[in-house]
Amino acid sequence: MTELLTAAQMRAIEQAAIDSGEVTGLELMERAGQGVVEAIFEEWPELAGASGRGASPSGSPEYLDKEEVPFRAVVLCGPGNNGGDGFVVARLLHERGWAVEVFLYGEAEKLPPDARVNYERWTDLGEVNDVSVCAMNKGWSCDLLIDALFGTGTTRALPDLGELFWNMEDMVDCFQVEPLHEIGRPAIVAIDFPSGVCADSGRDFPHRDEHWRFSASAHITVCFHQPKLGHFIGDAVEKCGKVVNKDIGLRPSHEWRKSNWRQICKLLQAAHQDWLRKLTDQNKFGNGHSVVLTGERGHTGAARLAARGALRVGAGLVTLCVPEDACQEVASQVTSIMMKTVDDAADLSAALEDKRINALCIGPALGLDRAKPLVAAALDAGQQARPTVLDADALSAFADEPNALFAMLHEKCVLTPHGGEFARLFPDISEKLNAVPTKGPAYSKVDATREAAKRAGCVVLFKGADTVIAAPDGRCSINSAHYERSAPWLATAGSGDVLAGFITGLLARGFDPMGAAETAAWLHVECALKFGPGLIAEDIPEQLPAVFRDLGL
Ligand SMILES: NC(=O)C1=CN([C@@H]2O[C@H](COP(=O)(O)OP(=O)(O)OC[C@H]3O[C@@H](n4cnc5c(N)ncnc54)[C@H](O)[C@@H]3O)[C@@H](O)[C@H]2O)[C@@H](O)CC1
Ligand SMILES: Nc1ncnc2c1ncn2[C@@H]1O[C@H](COP(=O)(O)OP(=O)(O)O)[C@@H](O)[C@H]1O
Ligand SMILES: [K+]
Repeated sequence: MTELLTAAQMRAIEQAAIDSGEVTGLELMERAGQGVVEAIFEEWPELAGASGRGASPSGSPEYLDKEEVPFRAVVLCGPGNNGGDGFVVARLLHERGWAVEVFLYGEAEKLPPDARVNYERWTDLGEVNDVSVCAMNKGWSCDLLIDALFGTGTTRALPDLGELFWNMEDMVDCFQVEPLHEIGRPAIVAIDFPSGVCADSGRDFPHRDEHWRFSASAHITVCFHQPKLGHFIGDAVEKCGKVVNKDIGLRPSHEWRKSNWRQICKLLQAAHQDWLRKLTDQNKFGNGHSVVLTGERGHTGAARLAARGALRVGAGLVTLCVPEDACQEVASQVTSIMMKTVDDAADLSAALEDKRINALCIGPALGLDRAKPLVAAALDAGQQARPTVLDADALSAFADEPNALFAMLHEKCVLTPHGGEFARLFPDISEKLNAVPTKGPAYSKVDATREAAKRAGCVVLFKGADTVIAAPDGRCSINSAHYERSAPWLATAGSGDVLAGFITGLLARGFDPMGAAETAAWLHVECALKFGPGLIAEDIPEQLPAVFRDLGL
């Protein structure tokens, strides 16, 4: 797992390193610039030579009469340290024989000290013009365009750069042809963030000139030390292209981490494999007994998907609790999954007398009318606090009185809302999240999920391509289905039901609520990646054996 930092945490780490005398700000800036240049040549090895089109890469005779044409870069520098990184990149490319043009947004006299030093170093080598004289065409006909305008310091809208951002987006969208520079369009590289994006929320700051874009776009975004939250949530994921992290020699301070651990958000990059390995070899009950409630006749598919997910993820037994009138429908569809007739809350309470049932899933296509009493029975304080996943109708049924639901929830519950369900249960939080941000740090999906978990008193998994999972104590993870884990085909009917089933099955196996939600969300995307486009919900659980095999389980 990688820790995702906020801008303030990054600044604190940097400041701690500088204060300890380990490193100077200027050294960090130099390493950042070197990291960017390294990342560029790793991404486009064809740019690594000193010369560009018409050049002789190997000095071979057929090229000897051709004129050497240096590669051309345009570097756009901003008024802060992000601009400072840009001046370093300009100098390093110049040293490699590149023709480099530098444009500044802001005034040189106001640059912060380290950026100012690198500005001066650059002016020994070349000119700096105002960004307003950077004619758009000039920018677009070079080999490389460096966006060093704004990084983690973006706190408000950048209206006068809207046209530039518009063109950058066009350039990124319009061509993905390799090698980029041969078709007279630049490769676009953002330093730390595409300019205009809030590092903490991944959101940009819309301006009233709505026809302009609000932030830059890039083919690759090079960040430093550790990625930031904004690289994985919000609008930024569309803008970053690909995120490359470069080490700049900062060590995470142990003390700093200890005092801030609740505020650190993690990027899920693997399942909790040690726990997944712990299938007991005793008997099926050793791996837990999950129960999933179905809806009425004609509405049982969602629960069957969840049950299949729970079984495949390793619960020893899975029982579907089915209303009498739907028994035939369900019986004709399931084999290894068991059935029990449960018509109402009293039946459910009786069924739950069986203490071997150690995880429950309630909500998928349950029916809004039936949901409230059944949820109350499932969460009945007279029962043992049983790990329970509440999804879909179990959440929506409480739209008119979310507090009544929160009063019944306990710490072994997991709520799995999508955006609509989240808004029904947490309307004020959703409103904050959907409000147009005007200043940074903007309220983020991480803030919203943490606040919701605290209010609900249990784990909340807020679905989406950027699924955020938070516990009431502030622990938080992001399961990103972006960049190399992009799986848009996972947005298919019933896929959320399978996820609820995965969580339930893992809870039955003894995972704690946070671990179950994290592992299930990660496996869910892995299954989708394994299957690829064309996936339907039924396919998801069937990919688990292959995913487990790949994990060496
Ligand atoms: N923190 C660190 O550890 C390191 C930071 N580095 C670089 O420094 C960057 C952060 O530098 P800064 O904190 O100076 O921030 P930025 O360079 O991102 O920009 C901040 C400046 O822009 C101004 N600003 C913000 N929004 C504006 C707007 N809408 N219109 C006009 N001006 C606006 C701010 O007032 C401030 O002067 C990072 O993104 C990274 O590129 C690197 O040099 C390496 C180390
Ligand atoms: N663009 C996307 N990329 C990857 N996963 C996605 C994307 N959009 C939605 N998902 C995932 O698909 C699932 C959809 O769940 P949900 O909205 O509850 O649908 P349903 O009720 O049909 O099951 C969630 O796990 C969500 O995280
Ligand atoms: K930038």
